[in-house]
Amino acid sequence: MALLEVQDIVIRFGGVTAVAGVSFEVEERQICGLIGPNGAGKTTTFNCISGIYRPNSGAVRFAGRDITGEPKHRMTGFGIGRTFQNLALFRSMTVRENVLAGAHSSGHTGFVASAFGLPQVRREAADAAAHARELLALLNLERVADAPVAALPFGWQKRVEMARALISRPKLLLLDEPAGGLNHGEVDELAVLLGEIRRNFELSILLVEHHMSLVMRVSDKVVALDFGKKIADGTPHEVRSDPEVIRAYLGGGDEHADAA
Ligand SMILES: Nc1ncnc2c1ncn2[C@@H]1O[C@H](COP(=O)(O)OP(=O)(O)OP(=O)(O)O)[C@@H](O)[C@H]1O
Repeated sequence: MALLEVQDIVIRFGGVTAVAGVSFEVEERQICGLIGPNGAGKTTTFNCISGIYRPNSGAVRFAGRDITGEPKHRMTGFGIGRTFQNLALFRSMTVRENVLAGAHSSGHTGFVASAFGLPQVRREAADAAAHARELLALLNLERVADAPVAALPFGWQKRVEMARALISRPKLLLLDEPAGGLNHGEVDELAVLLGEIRRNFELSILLVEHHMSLVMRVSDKVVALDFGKKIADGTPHEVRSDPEVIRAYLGGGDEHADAA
């Protein structure tokens, strides 16, 4: 059984069908890239998996459980973490505080236990602090752990967001354009980092990404969309040489046509 099963989802906005019956699967410990020209339906599909949109029809199953239309605040509890294209950090808080904020949304103790500072709450806080230290080391953020996020370069802020998503120990990490706004060297570092994250945390990653060489380098499989439909699903090599994918990129005059 696949970890994530997207089954025939349809998403309409008024008269626009943004996603017109897309199905694909992500296996455990697999890195899956979701690509397609502008307007292909990638972000809409991604937002449907992460609980921002409810599909008009079709289903999303995660670890065997139907999570179709579940609200976004429940996703962390199911084991799904995500990052945002335009970052969603608390800018005046420190790096460490931002990362720990991700742990609070996954805590299992209730309001009363928290209010009275019961032992289980203290244990969870200590666990979270230790895990935060581990993540800050992995993501090379130890040196800036106590600096406010706003003071950091954009590429570093993106790593903070990744650490925040990872602290809840997700089984699936959804990354929305992780390479967006990064320079060449940072994209190279990101490729290495994604491999390390998968190895260290034994999780799956689904990434929406325009940076074609990154997708092709890190993904085990690639799903390509065009006009809301899936046009290819296979290894990076298969998808890169798929005639429909080449046509979609060249036909659309997309800036990344050369990379397809
Ligand atoms: N909230 C919305 N209301 C109306 N139409 C929308 C909305 N969101 C997306 N669309 C439309 O749905 C289609 C798919 O958009 P989507 O953003 O999912 O594509 P994308 O592949 O992520 O594109 P890009 O790479 O440019 O971000 C487009 O035609 C878009 O204009």
